[in-house]
Amino acid sequence: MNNNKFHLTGLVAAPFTPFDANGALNLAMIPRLADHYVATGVSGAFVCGTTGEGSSMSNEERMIAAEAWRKATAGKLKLIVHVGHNSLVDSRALAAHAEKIGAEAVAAIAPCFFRPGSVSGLVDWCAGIASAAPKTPFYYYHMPAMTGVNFAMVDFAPLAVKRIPNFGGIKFTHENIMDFSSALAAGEGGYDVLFGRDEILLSALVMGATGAVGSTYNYAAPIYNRVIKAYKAGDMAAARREQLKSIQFIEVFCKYGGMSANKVIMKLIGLDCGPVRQPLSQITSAQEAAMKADLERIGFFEAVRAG
Ligand SMILES: CC(=O)N[C@H](C=O)[C@@H](O)[C@H](O)[C@H](O)CO
Ligand SMILES: CC(=O)C(=O)O
Repeated sequence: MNNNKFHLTGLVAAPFTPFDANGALNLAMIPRLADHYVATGVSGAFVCGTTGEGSSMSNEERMIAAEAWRKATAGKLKLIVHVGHNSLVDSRALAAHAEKIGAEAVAAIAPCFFRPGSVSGLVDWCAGIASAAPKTPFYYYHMPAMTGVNFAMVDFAPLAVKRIPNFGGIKFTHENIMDFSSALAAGEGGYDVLFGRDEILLSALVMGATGAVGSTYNYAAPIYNRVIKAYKAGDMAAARREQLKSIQFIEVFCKYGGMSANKVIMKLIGLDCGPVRQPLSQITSAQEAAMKADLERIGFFEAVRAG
């Protein structure tokens, strides 16, 4: 295990990057989002990741956004900057910048155009990024469904501990609870394995998860904090009840357009983050109205109210 003393725990939101009607960065929204996270029991922000559409932003925009997030979260929330890129040069520049602005951690997804051909090759890629921010814990963002890079994390982790002095852990966005559990157990607490499938958070809690990163923690953290509280109290019926609410509303936004619809939920709760960027497409106003009606029917807005 590495000697990493830094740990990410609780619910870390993966913010939607706010854009204005013209698709430009809307930095004024960022402090409002950060305050909402604090008010709803979120412990950190994982910025410019999948939900943050980091791959649809320029390096310059990602650095500007990261600086705005650092200003808005300092002293309140842990900041994890996603620095993944298909270019190692660009990823290293983003990692060095994240360290310069004092991010608590950096993370990077696997390159998904030219892909690493082995676990060792993936570890070497991650080591190349992590060494650009040597004082900052590095997390590998495992999301095979989007990257097509699907090595077992139980094989990746020990190699990463050996070759990456600032290895902080893995952000595990996959339904493979077996690999999640094995990687977590193998680390014996020396590194984090953060869970990334919000709709099955309870299954990960049962296997020892202590931290999670997700898009729906942007607006539904109260639901998940009730899952965690009930689980810790041994009230599995209540924990399952709350987790089923998450499954229900995720099914709703997936029906209306997946991430594009997910981003519109922020508008429905009064924190409009604007449009998605191409190649994602905006949902129609009819889809938005139908989604709102579905969410009302399942009691979503009451369930996500803080307190
Ligand atoms: C692909 C993607 O966005 N994964 C997110 C985190 O990694 C999750 O938080 C999902 O958005 C969430 O589990 C809903 O499916
Ligand atoms: C959920 C998450 O980790 C992301 O959108 O990057």
